[in-house]
Amino acid sequence: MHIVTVAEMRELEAQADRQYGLSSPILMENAGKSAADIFMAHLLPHHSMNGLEVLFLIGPGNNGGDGLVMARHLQEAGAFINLYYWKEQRLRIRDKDIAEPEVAKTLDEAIKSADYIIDSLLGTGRSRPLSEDMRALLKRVQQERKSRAELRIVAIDLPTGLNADTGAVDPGALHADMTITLACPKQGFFFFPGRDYLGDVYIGDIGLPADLERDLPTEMLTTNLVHSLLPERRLNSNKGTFGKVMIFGGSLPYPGSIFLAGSAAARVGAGLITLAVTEQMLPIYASSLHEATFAILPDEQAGSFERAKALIAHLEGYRALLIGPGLGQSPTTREVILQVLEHLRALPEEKRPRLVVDADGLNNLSAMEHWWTLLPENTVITPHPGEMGRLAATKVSGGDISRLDLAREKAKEWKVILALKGACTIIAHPEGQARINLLANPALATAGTGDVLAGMVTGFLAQGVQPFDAASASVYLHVLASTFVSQELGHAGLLASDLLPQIPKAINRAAVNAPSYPD
Ligand SMILES: NC(=O)C1=CN([C@@H]2O[C@H](COP(=O)(O)OP(=O)(O)OC[C@H]3O[C@@H](n4cnc5c(N)ncnc54)[C@H](O)[C@@H]3O)[C@@H](O)[C@H]2O)[C@@H](O)CC1
Ligand SMILES: Nc1ncnc2c1ncn2[C@@H]1O[C@H](COP(=O)(O)OP(=O)(O)O)[C@@H](O)[C@H]1O
Ligand SMILES: [K+]
Repeated sequence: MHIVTVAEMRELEAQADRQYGLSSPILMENAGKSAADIFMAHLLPHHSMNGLEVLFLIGPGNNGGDGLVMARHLQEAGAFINLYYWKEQRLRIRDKDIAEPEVAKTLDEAIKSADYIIDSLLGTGRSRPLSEDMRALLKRVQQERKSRAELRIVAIDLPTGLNADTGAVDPGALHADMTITLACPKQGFFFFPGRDYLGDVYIGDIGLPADLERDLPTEMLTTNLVHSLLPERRLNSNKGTFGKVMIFGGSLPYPGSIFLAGSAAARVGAGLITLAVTEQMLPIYASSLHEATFAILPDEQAGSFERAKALIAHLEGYRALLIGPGLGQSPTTREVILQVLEHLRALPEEKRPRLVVDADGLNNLSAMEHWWTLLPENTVITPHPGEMGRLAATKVSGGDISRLDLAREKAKEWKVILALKGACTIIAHPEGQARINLLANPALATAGTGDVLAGMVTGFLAQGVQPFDAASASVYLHVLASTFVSQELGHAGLLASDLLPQIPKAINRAAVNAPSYPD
């Protein structure tokens, strides 16, 4: 499922007309019909179409046109339809025009009695700030929604007032409970504050041929996409089939990270997990992570050469290496990383374990001159905004649109697969493609969840998944696993280790090729 900017959407529509004769009125019919179908399929359980009261706010452009088509279908299915034409200030209540002096009062009554209010005021054609009277109308709707919990607001294509390219919002923008977007999700959905205005997102099929979308550079992560990326699990497999993972990390102040990363690598199905830790750390892990094996490294005092040599000696036969969780940032550790990277770069491609660098691995790198030239090809890095800021020597936003350009630019410049983490994580490929996760869950904003993600990526790499795909699948499944935890615990109080048993369930959900979420 591709993500579009407004210009890309216009170009798709123009091509659909030129190449397939799908003119704007045809697309609008399809849009309104599919919005009606999605709406009916997702009515609240206690609502039936018969007698359902739906107020449509109709705008002056094609978004309003979509609303009118949808209204016709809902009326045919038994709903009572009220239409407010914003520009003309004309109100029709159940097929009767309301006389001009009565409009304001009757509109207010229609807002009060509506079960659903459909926002088809403005879509991708919004070109200026909302006028004061439109803001006043939307404010009245919002106020009604606050006072009457059973009222639902459904946005067609996008909530009016949201910038479809950037996710910026007009002060009058409406918070929807549900957004039925047409053809493709819009780029602005993935950035804040816009993301918060969407409610549940559904994608209406308007009949655009799939090949028109093929060259678009940005995709949304969906269950279907992730399904196509998962490694095969053949019946006659053994643990060698699914690859060995080595993790270099763990230090006295941060013992837990490597445990979380190692467990997560195993939970995505890697065949064997080895933790490269010092003898001093061994008792901590040996008693808590029974499934792992250990590569025992000499203590810090042994010096970087001896430590690097020991790690390198263990690497043979490993398909994936994660550097970073809880590693610390001592000068000898930095030296060890340098030597290991040098070793990896010198290996032929087929013998080289795929590399993931996270957390202190990234912090150590960012202290080195032109660090990106030290990485072997196809390295995955997974910075949070703070780490990204140190790597790029710039301030990095937690959620606004500037993240997308930055991720794209830096993946290209650094020649890495870059997962820029946060709500709506972006995965950028050095050749310009990007994938973005619409799923967000504040329960994940807690220490250790990043270690779990890095372990998942490494576990998929060990199974032969390509780096861009391994990062994409992990990002999606990580949030999906968190939603399973949140079904029980809500959106606070998750421990990173709670994610671990949910990871196979998330994979299982994707493996049976469930409909895309959002579908
Ligand atoms: N063109 C097509 O082929 C299709 C268009 N679709 C729908 O059409 C929408 C885009 O249609 P339009 O380009 O007509 O755009 P809109 O319907 O978003 O609005 C454009 C109209 O609103 C006015 N306007 C812009 N900013 C305003 C503001 N702040 N306050 C008040 N009026 C304002 C413009 O002058 C113009 O008349 C999409 O969001 C989607 O809903 C879909 O029906 C699918 C097919
Ligand atoms: N609101 C959110 N929605 C979705 N994912 C989130 C949210 N907040 C944090 N995350 C995810 O949680 C993880 C946190 O990682 P990180 O900041 O590296 O933590 P740590 O280093 O403590 O493990 C990342 O994968 C990030 O994308
Ligand atoms: K709208």
